[in-house]
Amino acid sequence: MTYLPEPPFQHGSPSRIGVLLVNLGTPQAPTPSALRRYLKEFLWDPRVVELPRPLWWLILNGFILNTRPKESARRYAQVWTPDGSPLRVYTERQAKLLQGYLGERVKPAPRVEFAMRYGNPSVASALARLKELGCDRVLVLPLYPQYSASTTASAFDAVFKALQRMHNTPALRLVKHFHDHPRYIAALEKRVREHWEKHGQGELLLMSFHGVPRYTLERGDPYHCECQKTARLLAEALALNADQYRVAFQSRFGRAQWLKPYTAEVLTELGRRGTRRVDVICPGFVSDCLETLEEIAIEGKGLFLGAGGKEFHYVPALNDRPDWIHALAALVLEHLQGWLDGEPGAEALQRSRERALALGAKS
Ligand SMILES: C=CC1=C(C)c2cc3[nH]c(cc4nc(cc5[nH]c(cc1n2)c(C)c5CCC(=O)O)C(CCC(=O)O)=C4C)c(C)c3C=C
Ligand SMILES: [Fe+2]
Ligand SMILES: [Fe+2]
Repeated sequence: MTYLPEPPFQHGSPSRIGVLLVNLGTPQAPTPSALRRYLKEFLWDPRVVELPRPLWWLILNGFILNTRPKESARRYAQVWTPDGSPLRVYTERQAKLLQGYLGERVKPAPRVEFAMRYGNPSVASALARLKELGCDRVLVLPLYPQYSASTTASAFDAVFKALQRMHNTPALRLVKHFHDHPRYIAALEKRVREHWEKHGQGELLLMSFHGVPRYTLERGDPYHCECQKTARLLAEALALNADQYRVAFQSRFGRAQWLKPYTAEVLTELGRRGTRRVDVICPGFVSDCLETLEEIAIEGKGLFLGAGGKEFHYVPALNDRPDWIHALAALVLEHLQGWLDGEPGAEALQRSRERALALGAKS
């Protein structure tokens, strides 16, 4: 094992808090070669595909990496922005805005960095940067509201792996999930209400979450339950009754059975059954990305209209909306309890706690 370069330890160095936002990662460009690199790293992670390595190596290198990069590049090209991949653009913006918000309220200001589990900036490089900046305490916040081994635990794995290569590791705190956090639910509620104020309300709100293989549920992954809870809380906040919303799972990958019902099938069925208008929100994605902008807003729309539906609305993700940034800040402050008590910033923490309680009592 080789250690990462790190500055020599000095007594009395200032002590700071670092916040590391981690998202999934995205290719460098919407091209087959960039996609091959990205998919190779992503799909080789044993947290993502749990098949025995020799068998999976043959399938991945023999088939998937020969066909999928080209097809995925075509899909990414449809949503690429002048600033790059939407997932990266929004994640970077969230980190900047959170830095600004916390910087005004907590002294000394925590340092916020973002990292990508696959691709760049890597988790190791972001942790090295926080260390350089004097952070000896780091809060890791994966940007997945619902915990799953394939996403959240994999982000933690990358953090632990980077720490294995440090002499002087920071103290760590991990945010496991925030699927039922009142501020996150309230930000989603406001997102939907604003859409309805502008465009009217559809007959049905479809809440579409990224799927995972069904076997992960049987092996103890709480992801499915956390998606259901988010959906129930959002429906309650919006005062929707059981036939005004539905939950479905998108982005199936491979041949195994995934969580059901599948979003594509639900949209087709709704169109066929005569639902005139459907609104779709993807509460599990805090940033718009390939899976929302292409799979839902383009492909999903095509399926619904093709099956006879008349009007399709995609409700955009929370992205850089102020109430979402405030929710993120509240989440961070709550997890800094004890690290902040007695320091300037503790008051902000107290206020945030009170607001969260007030919101919680309402829903
Ligand atoms: C929101 C949570 C996510 C879970 C859970 C998740 C599980 C999961 N994903 C795959 C396979 C792929 N996912 C891909 C893209 C992708 N996935 C998420 C989030 C979750 N994935 C996001 C945010 C994105 C978009 C990234 C972007 O750049 O915009 C892809 C790549 C695209 C493609 O080729 O289709 C794959 C592949 C598995 C196997 C899995 C659970 C085991
Ligand atoms: Fe995925
Ligand atoms: Fe469940």
